[in-house]
Amino acid sequence: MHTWASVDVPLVPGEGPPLRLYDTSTGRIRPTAPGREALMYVCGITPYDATHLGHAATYLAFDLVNRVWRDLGHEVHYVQNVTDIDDPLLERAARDQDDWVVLGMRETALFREDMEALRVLPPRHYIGAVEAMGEISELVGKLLASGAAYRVDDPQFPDVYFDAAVTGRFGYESNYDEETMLRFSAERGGDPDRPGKRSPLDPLLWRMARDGEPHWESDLGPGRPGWHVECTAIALNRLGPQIDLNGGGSDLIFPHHECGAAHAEAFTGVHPFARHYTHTGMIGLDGEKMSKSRGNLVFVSKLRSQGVDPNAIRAALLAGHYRTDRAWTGALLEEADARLARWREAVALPAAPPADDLVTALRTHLADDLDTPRALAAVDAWAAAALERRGTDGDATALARDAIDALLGIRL
Ligand SMILES: Nc1ncnc2c1ncn2[C@@H]1O[C@H](COS(=O)(=O)NC(=O)[C@@H](N)CS)[C@@H](O)[C@H]1O
Ligand SMILES: [Zn+2]
Repeated sequence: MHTWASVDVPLVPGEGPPLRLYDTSTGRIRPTAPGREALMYVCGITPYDATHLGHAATYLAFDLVNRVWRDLGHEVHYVQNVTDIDDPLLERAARDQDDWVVLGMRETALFREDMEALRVLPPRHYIGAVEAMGEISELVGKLLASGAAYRVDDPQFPDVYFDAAVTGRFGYESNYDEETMLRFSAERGGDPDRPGKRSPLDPLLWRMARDGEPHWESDLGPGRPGWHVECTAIALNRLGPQIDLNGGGSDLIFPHHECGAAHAEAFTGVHPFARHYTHTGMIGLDGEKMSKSRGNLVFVSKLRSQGVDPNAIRAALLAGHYRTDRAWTGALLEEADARLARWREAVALPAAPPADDLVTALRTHLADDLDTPRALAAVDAWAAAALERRGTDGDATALARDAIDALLGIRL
């Protein structure tokens, strides 16, 4: 699947401190330590109801990681999937009498457009589950052959499940207790009550074909993949057995990233699969998480069609910390518009206070677990000083503009 168009990232002189990020598995903010090439897998959308502001907030957070790593001189090998076959997509297509393939393509195209408008740097590989079907079924076959997976005792539908006990570390990524895992498994696509499984938490790897359901031929028999294994196959085959960052929203902590890590580690024997598991807080509306099931969604494309500057959407979402569950309000957008107007006025001045301290502040705050509230406040302070005509540095505005673009992705 083709990825989306990139934007140029201005080079900013100097170098900041190493990026430190919260890691769910250790519960601590720790330095990231990528090699020359940082390896990042961020889960992509299930292509319907795209792109709501919750999606946008999550992809913006990992766009900042991408930008900070580049600013530190790393290449970033960024891979993202599209879950273009899965129960929720089939259910939505059925609800709307839509063809599930057409729905997926339409929504993925809209997502790419929105990501471009928000100036999110594109993944190098943007891979749909359907186009990766061969590699997914191959991975499932190997897990089955190794004994890490098994067929459930159901003569009609001998579906393939992963044995969550095989790595001996199941739960290390989320640190959830059994009761929480069972609840989230049931709420988020799992089937803990299915009879014949070795453990209720064992996740589905391959669902044998049911009448009327799309299915693909494979050595496992006709069927389609479970949700988690698609991400494992796509990540392992492009990034290798150990990556720097596996990212997504906090609703992916369990079962999705726990199971994905277990699948990878059972297959490769390399632990941990990801050196950082990083998760974003949920964007809400009217007191509820913005979600497809609730239908309380605000769409990037709708705001764009109303003439809203995508940079203002970006600034509004970055005004809150990425790990905080927070509400979207119209006021946020108004504040962001006013903020950008001040910043634009400041960078249009013939001279301003030196921007070197601003660059240092931006790098320091972003390296501190993406502290965007402090980063944006540092720009506010520089712009305020500039607007009080307290600056005489003729190069300051260009440097400020480039740093705000390169590090925050905001174009003034
Ligand atoms: N309200 C929200 N706030 C913040 N992030 C959200 C919100 N709703 C969904 N997300 C995040 O947006 C990303 C895409 O969500 S999704 O469309 O449901 N798709 C999936 O979760 C799977 N396709 C991942 S493989 C996920 O990281 C999810 O955690
Ligand atoms: Zn995923």
